[in-house]
Amino acid sequence: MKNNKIFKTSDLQKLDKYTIENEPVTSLDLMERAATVFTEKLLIFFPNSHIFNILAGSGNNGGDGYVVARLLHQKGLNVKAFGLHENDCLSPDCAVNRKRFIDMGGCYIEVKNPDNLQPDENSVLVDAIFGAGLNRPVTGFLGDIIHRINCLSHPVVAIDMPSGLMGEDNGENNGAIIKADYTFTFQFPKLAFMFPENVVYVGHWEVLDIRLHPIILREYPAAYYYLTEEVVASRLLIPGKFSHKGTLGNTLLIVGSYSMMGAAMLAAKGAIRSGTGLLSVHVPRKLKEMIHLSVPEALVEVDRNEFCFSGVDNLSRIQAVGIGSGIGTSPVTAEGIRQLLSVWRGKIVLDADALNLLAADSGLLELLPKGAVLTPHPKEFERLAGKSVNDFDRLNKLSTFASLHQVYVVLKGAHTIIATPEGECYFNMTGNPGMAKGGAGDVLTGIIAALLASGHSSLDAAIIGVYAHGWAGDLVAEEQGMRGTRAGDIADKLGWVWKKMETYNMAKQR
Ligand SMILES: NC(=O)C1=CN([C@@H]2O[C@H](COP(=O)(O)OP(=O)(O)OC[C@H]3O[C@@H](n4cnc5c(N)ncnc54)[C@H](OP(=O)(O)O)[C@@H]3O)[C@@H](O)[C@H]2O)[C@@H](O)CC1
Ligand SMILES: [K+]
Repeated sequence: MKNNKIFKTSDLQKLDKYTIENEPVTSLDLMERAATVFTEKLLIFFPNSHIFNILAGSGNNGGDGYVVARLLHQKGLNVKAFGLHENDCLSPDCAVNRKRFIDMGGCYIEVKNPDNLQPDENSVLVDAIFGAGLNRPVTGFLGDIIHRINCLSHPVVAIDMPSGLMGEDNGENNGAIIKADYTFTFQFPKLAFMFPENVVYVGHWEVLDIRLHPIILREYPAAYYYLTEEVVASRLLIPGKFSHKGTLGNTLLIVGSYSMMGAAMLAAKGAIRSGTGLLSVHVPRKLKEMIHLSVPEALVEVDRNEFCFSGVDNLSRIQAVGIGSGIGTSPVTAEGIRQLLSVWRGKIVLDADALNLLAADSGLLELLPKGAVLTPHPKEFERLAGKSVNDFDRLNKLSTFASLHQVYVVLKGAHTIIATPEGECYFNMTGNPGMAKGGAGDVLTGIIAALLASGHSSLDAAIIGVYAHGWAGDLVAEEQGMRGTRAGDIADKLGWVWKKMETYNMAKQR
């Protein structure tokens, strides 16, 4: 299976060393390999007609920069390398590659004063000042250089990382950071790329496979993962030939209240498209007809209360519960949740108002069954776990919360995060801003509930559900644009996503 770990940048040296010793390969050849895949990618984004200016630092990131300069020069392109060296203390591989570039007649300009950095007009700037070796904020001469680059209107492409950005925690990073338009990063995305506050530095990013040794990639531990189709699809259970509606699970959705019936319908639509054998939708009495009409495949179960959820009587044939979309936060509903959580020890996903009720009464939190799935957006998570000072802090809070309460927390966002009770975090890679609209989260709740009911573990249901939901949203945006994307369209596109995953899985099994 393709490796999908997000290692720490400080782990890189060990991965590097193992590869060098066991492939074996020299560090110079590994640098050549990395810079070659970078150059290929660069030329896809900026084909031959461009002028390239390379901004090279003194470490191995700078070394990569000199190799890129040489490769571009060998292709006959217009390239210039700016040496940004405070002293002449270069890493050995950087020094070798600077010499190789100069010896082959490459245009090299040593910059000792930030004002002397004059990139060519219309050039693409390649940022090779710092990469994974950054260990403190960038100030002084190189800080001034970075500020200067950020004021230019040239496109900037970063090698491995935008210079100045720490791989993980930037909470105390008050130094200068390159604002790249593109970052092509080696082997795995860096944790910092996942945080909204860093998008201004990272720009559009892609991972380049530089073939670090597969054994070390497999065996070296990581707490963070990113989701790829391969990893997600292989977790999806495929119904067997003799499956029937009794074996594919009965999902109970407890959703909607008098003023929020749309949420109930959207959750039901998400569930009915996600493989549950049976779907029961529990709604206030007044709203029965709406579900019958909008999701005719669902069984409708009515609450004693006409307007909101007040409790359930019979859970005997249910495999998973989804609760929260549009239920409101009235005291009657809070009591209904208390009653539910007092008796239900099975699979459950809680969203929206169910989370707000948990946040308002920590006693309810204690009643959660082990392995429950919670799907807050950042504001709901803040109500549950308190304010965070930055994205990295929020990630730590998320992990702590999941471990403390032994639950899976799906923190919704551009890279939705799934935190496990064991301290692992999975970052989603699908989805787009067009999905940031009311109702999209309700569809997700329905999907996860249906996956739970049809036999998936909490982790698999959360991972598959989040990925599929984002993928469906991407398909809608492709057809109708982000602006035109509606939550209901996401549910409608799910069938296509499941088909893709099923086909992938069946091909693997052959
Ligand atoms: N590993 C791999 O698989 C491969 C990695 N490759 C490439 O290597 C890159 C990592 O290279 P790297 O380790 O030499 O570090 P890099 O980022 O160039 O920094 C250089 C030095 O700067 C220093 N320094 C730190 N912060 C500073 C600051 N604020 N202001 C001033 N100085 C500061 C610090 O040294 P110090 O001063 O602490 O002694 C640090 O060592 C990686 O991103 C990728 O591009 C590929 O070539 C091949 C495969
Ligand atoms: K860089």
